Amino acid sequence: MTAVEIPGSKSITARALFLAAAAEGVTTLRRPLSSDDTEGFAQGLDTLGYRIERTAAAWRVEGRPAGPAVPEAEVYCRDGATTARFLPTLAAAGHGTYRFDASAQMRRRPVAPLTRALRDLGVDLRHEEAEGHHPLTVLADGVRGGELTLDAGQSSQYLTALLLLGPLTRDGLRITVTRLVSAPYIGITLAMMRDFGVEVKRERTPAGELFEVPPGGYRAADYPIEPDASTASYFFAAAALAGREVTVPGLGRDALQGDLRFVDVLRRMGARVDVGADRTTVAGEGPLGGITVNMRDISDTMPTLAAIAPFATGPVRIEDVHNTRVKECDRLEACADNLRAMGVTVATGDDWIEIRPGTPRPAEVTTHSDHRIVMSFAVTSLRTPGITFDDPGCVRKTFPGFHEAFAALRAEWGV
Ligand SMILES: O=C(O)C1=C[C@@H](OP(=O)(O)O)[C@@H](O)[C@H](O)C1
Ligand SMILES: C=C(OP(=O)(O)O)C(=O)O
Repeated sequence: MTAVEIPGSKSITARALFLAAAAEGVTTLRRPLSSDDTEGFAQGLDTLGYRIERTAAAWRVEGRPAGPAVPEAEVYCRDGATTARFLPTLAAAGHGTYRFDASAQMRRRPVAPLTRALRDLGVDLRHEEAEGHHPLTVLADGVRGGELTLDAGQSSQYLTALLLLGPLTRDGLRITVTRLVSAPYIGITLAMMRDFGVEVKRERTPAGELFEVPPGGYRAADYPIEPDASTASYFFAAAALAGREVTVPGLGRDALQGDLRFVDVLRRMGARVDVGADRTTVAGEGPLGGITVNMRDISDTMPTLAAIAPFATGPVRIEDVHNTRVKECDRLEACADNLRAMGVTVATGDDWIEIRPGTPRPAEVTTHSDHRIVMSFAVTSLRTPGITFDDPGCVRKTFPGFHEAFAALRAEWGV
């Protein structure tokens, strides 16, 4: 049995930073993720005048319920969509002029449903180049709150940003959501808001799902951060593929992250899975079977499954993952193109991919600077030695130490 220590969750660290910055009092985040995305988020808060003390074990954040401490700032959100979508929303509740820019890929990723919603709430928000994209400037003067209708069919992050904003508005928010993708991320948001003192009411209505967020602000917390379940997927997949066993401590039955459900996919394909109170174990027990699976809720793990799919005894078909086309790259095509370069037969449609059984041959993976493409095809390389990457370092987005951790696993297994 191999125990793997997985770094903290990106999604939980980003939300915790928002909540801590907005709360009354001082928050301590324990075992936060230190990576390009979360450091970019923390640095964005620094630029907005929030005080954060960082050590390896904990980040201490002084909350500012009134909003950013500086009247003007320019924030570079790097490649992180949580930073690029959550921080302008936090800034809108303050008073000042705040400009947000991001990497070339993040500039291409859409934010229109969120920025439209903020404008509907009366926020003066200006897109500098393309409408609905970064760079953008918020001329913030507080948010009164009220009623909104939101389409979160392309990204749940729009809804998370607005939910997080709700308690910072004068009257609270009533958000009716007509479509939602990546739904478990909303569960993370609501659970964490509760931990910082805010209860959101959620109910089905004929018009969609209604979220009622009360005004009144957040309370600081002492907040432990779970290991990242999406990152854990590479190690679980490795065990399933290599016929070994991996245990990840800190991710168990009460985990907040939907991506832990990736182990259910491996179980359906024939791996042995044990989700305990505070740990999860996956063991490979012979060849994996083919599967048809809807990954709408857990699409960050789509590349993980695609990368082990050729080794299954039957076709692997992944459905309802259209939003993977607007991530760090078009992940459906990136997975398909790289598998084809390895000689595997793949078909894609608007929102699906189907991979036939085959024997991948080594190739250089075109990563599109997407951390998940690298970490996924590293798993393939367990059975296909010689796979290389055009940009292996892009794992820094969520797991700077990935290659060392994966090499240690290989050394222990002798593969
Ligand atoms: O809220 C979050 O922390 C995230 C939500 C998901 O995005 P979408 O809702 O855009 O699918 C996920 O892919 C991303 O890595 C993190
Ligand atoms: C899509 C991802 O990140 P984000 O949307 O937060 O940039 C990811 O980490 O796979």
